[in-house]
Amino acid sequence: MATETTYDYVIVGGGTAGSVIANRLTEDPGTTVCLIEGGPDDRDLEHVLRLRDWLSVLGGDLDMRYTTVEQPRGNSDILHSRARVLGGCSSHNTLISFRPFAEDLDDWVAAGAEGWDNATVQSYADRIRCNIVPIAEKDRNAMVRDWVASAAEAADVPVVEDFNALTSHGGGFAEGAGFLSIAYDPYTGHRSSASVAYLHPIMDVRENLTVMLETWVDRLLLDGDRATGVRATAADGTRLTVNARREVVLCAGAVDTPRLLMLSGIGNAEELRAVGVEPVHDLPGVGENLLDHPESIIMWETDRPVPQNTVMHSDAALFVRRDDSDPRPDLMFHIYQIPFDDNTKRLGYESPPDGWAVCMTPNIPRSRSRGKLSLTSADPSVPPALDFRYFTDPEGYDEKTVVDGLRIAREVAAAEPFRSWIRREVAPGPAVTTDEELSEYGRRAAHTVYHPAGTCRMGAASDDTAVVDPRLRVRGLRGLRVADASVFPTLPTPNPMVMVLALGERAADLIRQDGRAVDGESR
Ligand SMILES: Cc1cc2nc3c(=O)[nH]c(=O)nc-3n(C[C@H](O)[C@H](O)[C@H](O)COP(=O)(O)OP(=O)(O)OC[C@H]3O[C@@H](n4cnc5c(N)ncnc54)[C@H](O)[C@@H]3O)c2cc1C
Repeated sequence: MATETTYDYVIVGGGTAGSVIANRLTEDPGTTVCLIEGGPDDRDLEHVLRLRDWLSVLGGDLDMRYTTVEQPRGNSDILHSRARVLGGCSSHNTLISFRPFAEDLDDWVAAGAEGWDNATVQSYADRIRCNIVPIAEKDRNAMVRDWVASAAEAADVPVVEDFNALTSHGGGFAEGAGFLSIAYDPYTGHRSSASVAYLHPIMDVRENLTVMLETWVDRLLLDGDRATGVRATAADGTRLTVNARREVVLCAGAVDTPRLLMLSGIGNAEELRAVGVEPVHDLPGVGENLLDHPESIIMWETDRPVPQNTVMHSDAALFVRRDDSDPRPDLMFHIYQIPFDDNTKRLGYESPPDGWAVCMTPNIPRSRSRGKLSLTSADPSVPPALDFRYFTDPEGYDEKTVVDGLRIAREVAAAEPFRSWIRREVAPGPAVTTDEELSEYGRRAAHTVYHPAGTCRMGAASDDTAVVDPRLRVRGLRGLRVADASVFPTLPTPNPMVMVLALGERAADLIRQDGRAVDGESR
């Protein structure tokens, strides 16, 4: 059975950015939108809505569970979780919410993303509907309070009460330790994900919004250089054609958006032909510039039980700046109040029992290694190949950052009052001390902060290596836009979700403006 329907806009992916755009476009009752999401509704999935349970969603049936190709200088066994559920990754992530730094946006403008300057983007971040608040007092446990004090003392940085207050309109911060701001409801512990904030209030209310759930898009439809709709498969196997009168907006995320473009013949023509896809539009940038925030881990066994009041087991962060010539931090650490041990276990390290472990995960805010995503088959069910090329930057900057991070983490653990919580270092263990040893361990135990981005890079309209122009339109085609983390030219220094939400807010405005311009012309 096949069915065909038509809407003004078709949005592929009801994730973080897609939820925002679907809400904003349907504010106009005269505009019809079809939001197509590969995963199920999140409204009655308590384990999804309860932020504290986030780890139970990873690796399960709501996770795309992407893997990587072999990483000769890193860890080849990282599981790259990507959610397949309404709200996308904002429905299984930790909802840590940082506004981007002014200099991160300066970098975007310098890369050709005209109009994505700090003042503009912060004004869109002001519109975000998710309930972003500093972690509530009741959720701040005694061990993490002590960790914040020791981190500030050992790294010689200030204790910060509200990181976002420092970045909201410029200024930013170079260093600091403190509890995080989270998009959640402190009274219920529930997520304030993109779907909770943007879709739940309007689903079944706005008649101009159609949400197709458990429906997977595997091809874009093109008529010459114009995108006219998509082909999809519903949960019961029905083949669907969904037409767009105005635009198709791709919000399938940094892995699935370039995958869908390439399966539809949009990408590097030579590489597409080599895997049996007939190219329709040569766009060599698709899948290039695969970015991430890599991290490593150090783990301790505690001397007393870890207090169990928490938002999501990783409630605070430390930012350090080693290079004074840049106003931004260049090393970030999350604390984990659980044995975050997937990668250490694989290397043979024992894990303390739950409730008796604490970890620090130093990450690289502006990693210099660049990867690539590509197809290995024309079959849409075959996952793409992800090659992050971790720790391959020629200067060795990424490797050095991890080594510095492991050393600083040990200094934090040696400073009171946190020190009195620790019985012993479990991984890598006190015998691992030289730069070479720390680098070898740090890279083999490396993980992702789960921030892949950049695979449909935004750049100037004249930049042949860019995939979208600064209005997020796919270069050389009409009626097709990308609005998700794949358009990032570079990763923001801290966790990127707020940037994705702000991008969704601005994308909706760009789509509306361009729609009005077309209406004006045809009048
Ligand atoms: C475990 C984890 C923890 C994280 N923690 C944080 C954090 O604390 N703070 C932070 O700032 N960032 C965090 N991130 C990163 C952040 O969540 C992502 O960068 C952001 O949510 C990406 O948004 P997006 O709109 O690009 O894609 P997504 O939110 O992934 O949305 C893509 C959506 O498209 C759907 N889709 C994909 N392909 C198709 C298709 N072909 N047909 C139909 N539907 C499709 C998917 O099911 C998904 O719902 C985390 C990520 C993960 C995975």
